[in-house]
Formats: sequence, structure tokens, C-alpha cells
Amino acid sequence: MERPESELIRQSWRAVSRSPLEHGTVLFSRLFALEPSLLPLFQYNGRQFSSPEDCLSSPEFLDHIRKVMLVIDAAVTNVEDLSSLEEYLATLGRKHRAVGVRLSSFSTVGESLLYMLEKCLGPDFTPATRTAWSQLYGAVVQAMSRGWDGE
Ligand code: HEM
Repeated sequence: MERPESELIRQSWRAVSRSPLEHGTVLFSRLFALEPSLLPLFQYNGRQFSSPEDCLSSPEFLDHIRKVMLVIDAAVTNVEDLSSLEEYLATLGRKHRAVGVRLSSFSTVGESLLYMLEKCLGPDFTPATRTAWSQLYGAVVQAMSRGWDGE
């Protein structure tokens, strides 16, 4: 996997990271629209959400959005040496496998991430920036995929 263009990643993330919850909400709204079957995987205290809107307004789910944005933030910070996150990401992958997430759903997450970046950055989301993010996200998923090894 080619190393993503660090400067494009950092620059574009600056705009997103000013309001992570807002942009993370755009990402997950898109994710639920593309793959509604992911909704039942989010349950807190055994409670099932009746709709994406119900889920997107729950404090526990908003915390999950914050966690996701923090992981992406860590990947941006370590974009030049993602191997430092490898163990953490493999463990994170294992935790997601344990709650019933399929590795293939992370492709839909990637699509939703690119969608959110496009909405946030508008014309600044150039083809080169898109390529850089696809590479970065691809590297994150590759590391997380070790959590599904042996399936
Ligand atoms: C297919 C989409 C996803 C689903 C269905 C999913 C589901 C879950 C669930 C059910 C939990 C446990 C409850 C919670 O902490 O809220 C969790 C935890 C977590 N998720 Fe996700 N997740 C998804 C994508 C992601 C992504 C893309 C990231 C970051 C790259 C991420 C980062 C985290 C983190 C950091 C935790 C906390 C892990 C811990 O407790 O150590 N999730 N996820």
C-alpha cells in the first residue's frame, strides 16, 4: 500500500476536526442509509434503536462517534508511521468482530467517510485528496482486518 500524501491529509482534516461530532454524524447518517442492517449492532444496556434518528440522538452512540473520530485523528497524526498503531488497530478489529461487525462493512464505512469529507470540504476535496484518504483509510482497515484473521 502506498503511503498517503501527508500534507493533503493534515490540511483536509483540519476543517473536519473543528467539529468532529457534526462531521461524524454526517458519516454515520450516510452509513445507515447505505447499510441499514448495521443499526441493530449498536445496543446499549440491551436497548435496540427503532430508527437511525433514534440511534443518532443517543448519548452512548454520540460517544461512539467521538471514539471513531479520535481513531481517525490518531491515524492522521501518525500518517507517516501507521505501524505504530498496528497493535491497537488489530485489537480494535477484534472488538468489532466480537460485537458482530463483518469486515466487509468497513468498505461502506470508507464510502461514508469519503462522502463526509466531500460534504465538509466542497471543492477542496480534490481527486488527489480523495486518493490520499482512500490510501489512509485502506491502511487503517488493513490493520483492523487482523482482528478477523482465522475466520
Ligand atoms: C461498521 C461500523 C461500526 C460498527 C457497527 C461499530 C460498532 C461498535 C460497537 C457496538 C462498539 C461497542 C460499543 C461502544 O463502544 O459504543 C464499538 C466500539 C468502538 N468502536 Fe466501533 N463500530 C463501527 C465502526 C468503527 C470505526 C470505523 C471505528 C474507528 C476507526 C470504530 C471505533 C471504535 C472504538 C474506538 C470503540 C471502543 C472500543 C473499546 O471499548 O476499546 N468503530 N463499535
